[in-house]
Amino acid sequence: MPLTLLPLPHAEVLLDPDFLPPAAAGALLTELTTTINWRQEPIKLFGKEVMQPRLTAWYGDPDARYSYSGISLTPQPWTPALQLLREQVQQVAGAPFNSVLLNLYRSGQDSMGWHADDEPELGPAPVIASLSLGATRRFRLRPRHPQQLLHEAVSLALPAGSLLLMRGPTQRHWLHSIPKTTALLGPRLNLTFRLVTSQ
Ligand SMILES: O=C(O)CCC(=O)C(=O)O
Ligand SMILES: [Fe+2]
Repeated sequence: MPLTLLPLPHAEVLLDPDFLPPAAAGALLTELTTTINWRQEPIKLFGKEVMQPRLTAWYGDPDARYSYSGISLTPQPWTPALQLLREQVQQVAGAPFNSVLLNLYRSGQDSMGWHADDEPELGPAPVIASLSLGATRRFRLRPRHPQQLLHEAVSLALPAGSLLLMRGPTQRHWLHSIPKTTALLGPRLNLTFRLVTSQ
């Protein structure tokens, strides 16, 4: 299926629910779960250091350094599987990427809080391509300035093999999150391809 534009004001969010066929998505989940160098990183939350509620990894070109929630990350070199995915995703997104942030949500108890991908090194209108594998989780979006944008939070299911694109003014006007769920789910693996420019 092609990418479909979601009807959100002041945003450009597009979704292809089956970018990868199920067999390819399944094989990739196994390969990445076992070969990626996963870490659990601390983050600063209201001045306190706590562990992130998920595992992460950062891969990319050597100069694609990135600071994320108060931690500075040096990318690990592309693996062949990540390099191939980067090329496929670039074609569909029509934009270049020099790095990928991987998130492993080990169960429904792992999550990501409300945030925008608005770090200065991503520029004012970043293109972010997000590929999901494994368990389907809900991806929520809510306006950053609700008083200026009369719109409720929206929630999308991101199934295995889906590709979500966020671009244009999306990060400026919207926040996104992956909430916890009590559903007994297996792991979900998400890759967000980004273009980081040096400061
Ligand atoms: O897991 C997801 O779908 C979202 C990941 C995300 O928002 C991020 O890595 O910044
Ligand atoms: Fe994000």
